[in-house]
Amino acid sequence: MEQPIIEMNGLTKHYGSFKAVDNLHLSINKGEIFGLLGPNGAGKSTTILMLLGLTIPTAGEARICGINASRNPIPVKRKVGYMPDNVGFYNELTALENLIYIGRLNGIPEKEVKNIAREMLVEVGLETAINKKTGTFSRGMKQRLGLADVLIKQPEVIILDEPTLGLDPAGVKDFLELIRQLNQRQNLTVLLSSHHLHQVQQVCNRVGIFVAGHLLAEGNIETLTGNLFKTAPYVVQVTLKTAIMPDVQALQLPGAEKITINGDVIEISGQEDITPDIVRYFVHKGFDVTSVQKKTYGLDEIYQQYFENNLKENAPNEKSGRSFFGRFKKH
Ligand SMILES: Nc1ncnc2c1ncn2[C@@H]1O[C@H](COP(=O)(O)OP(=O)(O)OP(=O)(O)O)[C@@H](O)[C@H]1O
Repeated sequence: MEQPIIEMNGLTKHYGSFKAVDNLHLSINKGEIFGLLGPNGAGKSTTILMLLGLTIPTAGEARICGINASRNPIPVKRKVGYMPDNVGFYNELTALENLIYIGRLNGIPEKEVKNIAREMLVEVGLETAINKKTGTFSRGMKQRLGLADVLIKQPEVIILDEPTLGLDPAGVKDFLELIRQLNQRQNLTVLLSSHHLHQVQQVCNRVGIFVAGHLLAEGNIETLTGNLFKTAPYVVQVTLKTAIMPDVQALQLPGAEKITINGDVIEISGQEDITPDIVRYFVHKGFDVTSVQKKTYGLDEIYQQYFENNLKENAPNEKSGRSFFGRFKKH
């Protein structure tokens, strides 16, 4: 049975009259990787601070492992490992020395701390850099060490704020793979905030789309697609090699709800996957089919669609919306 480990009930934070987070209801299950997705200023960090008990909600509550975060912040901090977007280390100390220091701060007994720190460094793939000074570390290595920092206290939940910021593509791939492995090996619950749609899509089981303090939607990619593109979730594009394209009105494609022609490509949408029927139909009619492609929606399209819907309904958010897509759409 699914067991919620993070619960937000009507979570709200106002700064004066400004609503940074507005009436957030969200539940994350044990073992999930959940992506909190939204543009700058959406309220992701404020939400994380409330989850950690570091800022008091104006209304509502956040619970982690059943513990109210603002009333009992210290027990919550024992359960949660938090990695901010910019992790700092003592540059003159080695990775091992840095981690031993963090281990001591977390109350790990002196006789165990060195071994545990070593184990953690191996766990995050830094075994060859154990005795290197962190001042020489690349951004990717620092992120791994940051992860070891939060894992050393054996948390049940880890919260990562923009963990891939500043990593090159190979570094992003490796880091996300590490998160996936940790999640699988330890059944660790992961909440990660990001504005990189493509990256979130690669690693998260479920995402929450967050804009201007509101959670617009949450679910896995299939659910979000289903909600958004209700009218015609299956789209097939067929390319024909022909001098004369068929007349749309005359096409009698079984199950097709919408047909559009663009150059030599015919796009057909339906409630179910009718690809074999479509191909059979064109071949039977004597056309040369040169390609058939199923269109699948990614987080990019989903986000854009939710965002555009939100802009239509809520004109004051328009400014932040445009700037987000201006910057991140192509990533
Ligand atoms: N202490 C504060 N006082 C007043 N306003 C604040 C405070 N902290 C955050 N805000 C505002 O609340 C809104 C949400 O900020 P928040 O940092 O949570 O967003 P975010 O989604 O994490 O974005 P980013 O990725 O830029 O950090 C922003 O408009 C921000 O300016």
